[in-house]
Amino acid sequence: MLRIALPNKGSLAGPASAMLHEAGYRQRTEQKELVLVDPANEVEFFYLRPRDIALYVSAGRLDIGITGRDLLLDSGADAEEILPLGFARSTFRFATRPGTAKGPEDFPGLTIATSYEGIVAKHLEEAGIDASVVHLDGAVETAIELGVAQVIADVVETGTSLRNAGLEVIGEPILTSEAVVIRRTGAETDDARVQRFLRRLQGVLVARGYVMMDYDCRVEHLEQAVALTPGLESPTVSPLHHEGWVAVRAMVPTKGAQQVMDDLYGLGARAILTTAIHACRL
Ligand SMILES: Nc1ncnc2c1ncn2[C@@H]1O[C@H](COP(=O)(O)OP(=O)(O)OP(=O)(O)O)[C@@H](O)[C@H]1O
Ligand SMILES: O=P(O)(O)OC[C@H]1O[C@H](OP(=O)(O)OP(=O)(O)O)[C@H](O)[C@@H]1O
Ligand SMILES: [Mg+2]
Repeated sequence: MLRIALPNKGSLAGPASAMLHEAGYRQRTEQKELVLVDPANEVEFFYLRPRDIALYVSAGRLDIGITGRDLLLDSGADAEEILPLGFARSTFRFATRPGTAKGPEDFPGLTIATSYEGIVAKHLEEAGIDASVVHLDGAVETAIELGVAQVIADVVETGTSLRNAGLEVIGEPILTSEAVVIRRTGAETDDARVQRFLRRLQGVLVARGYVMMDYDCRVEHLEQAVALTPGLESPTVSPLHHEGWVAVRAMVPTKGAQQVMDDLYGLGARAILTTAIHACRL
Protein backbone atom coordinates (compact mmCIF):
# COMPACT_ATOMS: atom_id res chain seq x y z
CA MET A 1 0.00 0.00 0.00
CA LEU A 2 1.16 3.50 -0.82
CA ARG A 3 1.17 5.55 2.41
CA ILE A 4 0.21 9.18 1.89
CA ALA A 5 0.15 12.10 4.36
CA LEU A 6 -2.70 14.58 3.96
CA PRO A 7 -3.39 17.84 5.87
CA ASN A 8 -6.07 17.31 8.51
CA LYS A 9 -6.89 21.02 9.16
CA GLY A 10 -6.44 24.57 7.91
CA SER A 11 -6.41 26.05 4.43
CA LEU A 12 -4.85 22.99 2.82
CA ALA A 13 -7.17 20.29 4.15
CA GLY A 14 -10.42 20.90 2.23
CA PRO A 15 -8.90 21.55 -1.20
CA ALA A 16 -6.45 18.62 -0.86
CA SER A 17 -9.26 16.23 -0.02
CA ALA A 18 -11.41 17.61 -2.86
CA MET A 19 -8.57 17.08 -5.33
CA LEU A 20 -8.04 13.48 -4.24
CA HIS A 21 -11.77 12.81 -4.45
CA GLU A 22 -11.72 14.21 -7.99
CA ALA A 23 -8.82 11.87 -8.76
CA GLY A 24 -10.95 8.89 -7.78
CA TYR A 25 -9.66 8.24 -4.25
CA ARG A 26 -11.79 7.56 -1.20
CA GLN A 27 -11.75 10.41 1.29
CA ARG A 28 -12.87 10.65 4.88
CA THR A 29 -16.45 11.74 5.57
CA GLU A 30 -15.74 12.68 9.16
CA GLN A 31 -13.14 15.24 10.31
CA LYS A 32 -12.16 13.04 13.25
CA GLU A 33 -10.97 10.15 11.06
CA LEU A 34 -7.16 10.20 11.15
CA VAL A 35 -6.41 7.16 8.99
CA LEU A 36 -8.36 5.95 5.98
CA VAL A 37 -7.67 2.94 3.77
CA ASP A 38 -8.69 2.94 0.12
CA PRO A 39 -8.25 -0.75 -0.71
CA ALA A 40 -9.41 -0.47 -4.33
CA ASN A 41 -6.57 1.96 -5.07
CA GLU A 42 -4.11 0.33 -2.66
CA VAL A 43 -3.57 3.56 -0.79
CA GLU A 44 -3.61 4.45 2.91
CA PHE A 45 -4.17 8.09 3.89
CA PHE A 46 -2.88 9.60 7.14
CA TYR A 47 -4.50 12.91 8.12
CA LEU A 48 -1.81 14.87 9.94
CA ARG A 49 -1.10 18.43 11.01
CA PRO A 50 0.18 20.22 7.88
CA ARG A 51 3.30 21.32 9.76
CA ASP A 52 4.24 17.73 10.64
CA ILE A 53 3.87 16.23 7.17
CA ALA A 54 7.38 16.98 5.89
CA LEU A 55 8.82 15.35 9.00
CA TYR A 56 6.95 12.05 8.52
CA VAL A 57 7.88 11.96 4.84
CA SER A 58 11.55 12.84 5.39
CA ALA A 59 11.82 10.13 8.04
CA GLY A 60 10.57 7.60 5.49
CA ARG A 61 7.52 6.73 7.63
CA LEU A 62 5.20 7.77 4.80
CA ASP A 63 5.91 7.57 1.06
CA ILE A 64 4.61 10.97 -0.02
CA GLY A 65 2.55 13.85 1.37
CA ILE A 66 0.66 17.00 0.48
CA THR A 67 1.70 20.16 2.32
CA GLY A 68 2.48 23.82 1.65
CA ARG A 69 5.82 24.78 0.08
CA ASP A 70 6.28 27.29 2.92
CA LEU A 71 5.71 24.60 5.56
CA LEU A 72 8.16 22.27 3.80
CA LEU A 73 10.86 24.96 3.72
CA ASP A 74 10.17 26.06 7.26
CA SER A 75 10.53 22.52 8.58
CA GLY A 76 14.04 22.14 7.19
CA ALA A 77 13.14 18.46 6.71
CA ASP A 78 14.97 16.34 4.18
CA ALA A 79 12.09 16.25 1.71
CA GLU A 80 11.53 17.70 -1.75
CA GLU A 81 8.69 19.00 -3.84
CA ILE A 82 7.66 16.79 -6.77
CA LEU A 83 4.40 18.32 -8.02
CA PRO A 84 2.87 21.78 -7.43
CA LEU A 85 -0.92 21.54 -7.03
CA GLY A 86 -2.14 25.09 -7.72
CA PHE A 87 -4.22 25.67 -4.57
CA ALA A 88 -3.53 27.40 -1.21
CA ARG A 89 -1.48 29.95 -3.12
CA SER A 90 0.06 32.65 -0.96
CA THR A 91 3.11 34.81 -0.54
CA PHE A 92 5.21 35.06 2.59
CA ARG A 93 6.04 38.65 3.51
CA PHE A 94 7.30 41.06 6.11
CA ALA A 95 4.84 43.70 7.33
CA THR A 96 4.86 46.56 9.79
CA ARG A 97 2.91 49.65 10.80
CA PRO A 98 3.54 52.43 8.28
CA GLY A 99 6.75 54.28 9.14
CA THR A 100 8.41 51.54 11.24
CA ALA A 101 10.80 50.21 8.59
CA LYS A 102 11.25 50.51 4.83
CA GLY A 103 12.75 47.07 4.40
CA PRO A 104 14.87 44.39 6.09
CA GLU A 105 17.85 46.78 6.22
CA ASP A 106 15.97 48.62 9.01
CA PHE A 107 15.34 45.46 11.09
CA PRO A 108 18.44 45.43 13.37
CA GLY A 109 17.22 46.13 16.89
CA LEU A 110 13.61 45.17 16.04
CA THR A 111 11.68 42.00 16.90
CA ILE A 112 9.91 39.97 14.21
CA ALA A 113 6.93 37.79 15.15
CA THR A 114 6.19 34.76 12.97
CA SER A 115 4.89 31.19 12.91
CA TYR A 116 7.60 30.38 10.35
CA GLU A 117 10.81 30.81 12.33
CA GLY A 118 12.81 28.51 10.07
CA ILE A 119 12.14 30.55 6.93
CA VAL A 120 12.66 33.90 8.67
CA ALA A 121 15.90 32.93 10.41
CA LYS A 122 17.37 31.56 7.16
CA HIS A 123 16.29 34.64 5.22
CA LEU A 124 17.81 37.03 7.77
CA GLU A 125 21.01 35.03 7.94
CA GLU A 126 21.39 35.02 4.15
CA ALA A 127 20.78 38.77 4.07
CA GLY A 128 23.23 39.29 6.97
CA ILE A 129 20.60 41.03 9.12
CA ASP A 130 20.65 40.78 12.88
CA ALA A 131 17.12 40.91 14.33
CA SER A 132 15.26 39.01 17.05
CA VAL A 133 12.57 36.51 16.08
CA VAL A 134 9.70 35.53 18.35
CA HIS A 135 7.61 32.46 17.58
CA LEU A 136 3.81 32.67 17.68
CA ASP A 137 1.36 29.93 16.75
CA GLY A 138 -0.97 32.18 14.70
CA ALA A 139 -2.93 35.45 14.57
CA VAL A 140 0.50 37.00 14.13
CA GLU A 141 -0.93 40.30 12.81
CA THR A 142 -2.03 41.24 16.34
CA ALA A 143 1.50 40.89 17.80
CA ILE A 144 2.40 44.47 16.87
CA GLU A 145 -0.63 46.06 18.52
CA LEU A 146 0.03 44.00 21.63
CA GLY A 147 3.68 45.08 21.73
CA VAL A 148 5.30 41.67 21.29
CA ALA A 149 7.04 42.71 18.04
CA GLN A 150 7.46 45.65 15.65
CA VAL A 151 7.55 43.54 12.49
CA ILE A 152 5.72 40.38 11.43
CA ALA A 153 6.50 37.79 8.77
CA ASP A 154 3.39 35.95 7.67
CA VAL A 155 1.34 34.31 4.95
CA VAL A 156 -0.48 36.87 2.78
CA GLU A 157 -3.20 35.91 0.37
CA THR A 158 -5.69 38.76 -0.18
CA GLY A 159 -3.98 41.12 2.29
CA THR A 160 -7.23 41.54 4.25
CA SER A 161 -5.73 40.40 7.56
CA LEU A 162 -2.89 42.92 7.22
CA ARG A 163 -5.23 45.78 6.28
CA ASN A 164 -7.55 44.99 9.18
CA ALA A 165 -4.57 45.21 11.53
CA GLY A 166 -3.38 48.53 10.01
CA LEU A 167 -0.19 46.95 8.63
CA GLU A 168 1.51 47.17 5.23
CA VAL A 169 3.91 44.81 3.49
CA ILE A 170 7.55 45.86 3.22
CA GLY A 171 10.43 44.55 1.12
CA GLU A 172 10.21 41.89 -1.57
CA PRO A 173 8.18 38.68 -1.02
CA ILE A 174 10.28 36.16 0.89
CA LEU A 175 8.70 33.33 -1.08
CA THR A 176 5.59 32.28 -2.96
CA SER A 177 3.82 29.16 -1.79
CA GLU A 178 1.14 26.71 -2.88
CA ALA A 179 0.19 23.16 -2.01
CA VAL A 180 2.77 20.65 -3.24
CA VAL A 181 3.33 16.89 -3.26
CA ILE A 182 6.53 16.02 -1.44
CA ARG A 183 8.72 12.93 -1.04
CA ARG A 184 11.88 12.10 0.87
CA THR A 185 14.88 13.75 -0.82
CA GLY A 186 16.41 11.33 -3.28
CA ALA A 187 13.64 8.73 -2.90
CA GLU A 188 13.31 6.30 -5.79
CA THR A 189 11.89 8.16 -8.77
CA ASP A 190 10.49 5.17 -10.63
CA ASP A 191 8.16 3.85 -7.93
CA ALA A 192 5.20 2.87 -10.16
CA ARG A 193 2.68 3.47 -7.36
CA VAL A 194 3.90 7.04 -6.84
CA GLN A 195 3.93 7.67 -10.60
CA ARG A 196 0.33 6.48 -10.84
CA PHE A 197 -0.73 8.78 -7.99
CA LEU A 198 1.02 11.76 -9.61
CA ARG A 199 -0.55 10.98 -13.01
CA ARG A 200 -3.98 11.03 -11.42
CA LEU A 201 -3.36 14.41 -9.79
CA GLN A 202 -1.89 15.77 -13.02
CA GLY A 203 -5.10 14.61 -14.70
CA VAL A 204 -7.13 16.69 -12.25
CA LEU A 205 -4.89 19.72 -12.86
CA VAL A 206 -5.42 19.41 -16.62
CA ALA A 207 -9.17 18.87 -16.21
CA ARG A 208 -9.30 22.01 -14.05
CA GLY A 209 -7.11 24.12 -16.30
CA TYR A 210 -8.45 23.23 -19.76
CA VAL A 211 -11.71 22.93 -21.68
CA MET A 212 -12.32 20.99 -24.87
CA MET A 213 -13.17 23.31 -27.75
CA ASP A 214 -14.97 22.25 -30.94
CA TYR A 215 -15.79 24.43 -33.91
CA ASP A 216 -16.40 24.40 -37.64
CA CYS A 217 -14.42 26.62 -39.96
CA ARG A 218 -13.72 27.14 -43.64
CA VAL A 219 -10.64 25.35 -44.93
CA GLU A 220 -9.02 28.62 -46.00
CA HIS A 221 -9.19 29.89 -42.39
CA LEU A 222 -7.87 26.69 -40.83
CA GLU A 223 -4.26 27.80 -40.32
CA GLN A 224 -5.30 31.02 -38.55
CA ALA A 225 -7.84 29.13 -36.46
CA VAL A 226 -5.30 26.48 -35.47
CA ALA A 227 -2.89 29.23 -34.42
CA LEU A 228 -5.56 30.31 -31.91
CA THR A 229 -6.19 26.75 -30.72
CA PRO A 230 -2.90 24.84 -31.09
CA GLY A 231 -3.99 22.22 -28.53
CA LEU A 232 -1.45 20.39 -26.41
CA GLU A 233 0.11 18.48 -29.28
CA SER A 234 -1.96 19.35 -32.33
CA PRO A 235 -5.71 19.77 -32.89
CA THR A 236 -7.87 17.08 -34.49
CA VAL A 237 -9.19 18.24 -37.87
CA SER A 238 -12.02 16.25 -39.50
CA PRO A 239 -13.72 16.82 -42.84
CA LEU A 240 -17.34 17.99 -42.85
CA HIS A 241 -19.94 16.72 -45.31
CA HIS A 242 -20.35 20.34 -46.37
CA GLU A 243 -17.44 20.85 -48.78
CA GLY A 244 -14.87 23.50 -47.95
CA TRP A 245 -15.49 23.20 -44.17
CA VAL A 246 -13.69 21.26 -41.43
CA ALA A 247 -14.45 20.48 -37.80
CA VAL A 248 -11.64 21.25 -35.34
CA ARG A 249 -11.22 19.92 -31.80
CA ALA A 250 -8.51 21.08 -29.37
CA MET A 251 -7.85 21.52 -25.66
CA VAL A 252 -7.76 25.21 -24.71
CA PRO A 253 -6.75 26.82 -21.38
CA THR A 254 -9.95 27.64 -19.44
CA LYS A 255 -8.56 31.08 -18.67
CA GLY A 256 -8.98 33.06 -21.87
CA ALA A 257 -11.28 30.50 -23.56
CA GLN A 258 -14.04 33.10 -24.04
CA GLN A 259 -11.60 35.41 -25.84
CA VAL A 260 -10.48 32.54 -28.08
CA MET A 261 -14.15 31.86 -28.93
CA ASP A 262 -14.64 35.55 -29.86
CA ASP A 263 -11.52 35.49 -32.03
CA LEU A 264 -12.60 32.27 -33.77
CA TYR A 265 -16.01 33.76 -34.42
CA GLY A 266 -14.31 36.82 -35.88
CA LEU A 267 -12.44 34.50 -38.28
CA GLY A 268 -15.73 33.07 -39.48
CA ALA A 269 -15.73 29.88 -37.39
CA ARG A 270 -19.19 28.75 -36.29
CA ALA A 271 -20.78 26.20 -33.92
CA ILE A 272 -18.03 26.97 -31.40
CA LEU A 273 -18.56 24.86 -28.29
CA THR A 274 -16.58 24.31 -25.11
CA THR A 275 -17.10 21.32 -22.85
CA ALA A 276 -15.62 20.51 -19.46
CA ILE A 277 -12.95 17.84 -19.12
CA HIS A 278 -13.69 15.62 -16.13
CA ALA A 279 -10.55 13.52 -16.05
CA CYS A 280 -7.48 13.05 -18.16
CA ARG A 281 -4.23 11.11 -18.60
CA LEU A 282 -1.92 12.98 -20.87
N1 LIG B 1 -5.31 32.67 3.75
C1 LIG B 1 -4.59 31.75 3.13
N2 LIG B 1 -4.67 31.60 1.79
C2 LIG B 1 -3.95 30.67 1.15
N3 LIG B 1 -3.13 29.81 1.77
C3 LIG B 1 -3.03 29.93 3.08
C4 LIG B 1 -3.75 30.88 3.84
N4 LIG B 1 -3.45 30.73 5.14
C5 LIG B 1 -2.58 29.72 5.19
N5 LIG B 1 -2.32 29.24 3.96
C6 LIG B 1 -1.44 28.15 3.62
O1 LIG B 1 -1.83 27.05 4.40
C7 LIG B 1 -0.70 26.40 4.90
C8 LIG B 1 -0.71 26.51 6.40
O2 LIG B 1 -1.55 25.57 6.84
P1 LIG B 1 -1.99 25.60 8.35
O3 LIG B 1 -3.06 24.60 8.44
O4 LIG B 1 -0.85 25.57 9.25
O5 LIG B 1 -2.48 27.06 8.51
P2 LIG B 1 -3.85 27.72 8.32
O6 LIG B 1 -4.46 27.43 7.00
O7 LIG B 1 -3.51 29.10 8.61
O8 LIG B 1 -4.75 27.02 9.44
P3 LIG B 1 -4.78 27.24 11.00
O9 LIG B 1 -6.16 27.75 11.23
O10 LIG B 1 -4.55 25.89 11.56
O11 LIG B 1 -3.71 28.23 11.31
C9 LIG B 1 0.52 27.10 4.35
O12 LIG B 1 0.99 26.43 3.22
C10 LIG B 1 -0.02 28.47 4.00
O13 LIG B 1 0.69 29.08 2.94
O1 LIG C 1 -4.12 37.80 3.25
P1 LIG C 1 -5.30 37.09 3.82
O2 LIG C 1 -6.30 36.70 2.76
O3 LIG C 1 -5.95 37.88 4.92
O4 LIG C 1 -4.81 35.69 4.39
C1 LIG C 1 -3.71 35.58 5.22
C2 LIG C 1 -4.07 35.15 6.60
O5 LIG C 1 -4.61 33.81 6.58
C3 LIG C 1 -3.88 33.01 7.51
O6 LIG C 1 -4.41 33.11 8.77
P2 LIG C 1 -5.44 32.12 9.47
O7 LIG C 1 -6.83 32.61 9.25
O8 LIG C 1 -5.18 30.75 9.05
O9 LIG C 1 -5.09 32.32 10.99
P3 LIG C 1 -3.72 32.04 11.74
O10 LIG C 1 -2.96 33.32 11.68
O11 LIG C 1 -4.15 31.71 13.13
O12 LIG C 1 -3.02 30.94 11.06
C4 LIG C 1 -2.52 33.65 7.52
O13 LIG C 1 -1.79 33.30 8.68
C5 LIG C 1 -2.83 35.12 7.46
O14 LIG C 1 -3.12 35.64 8.73
MG1 LIG D 1 -3.08 29.93 9.85
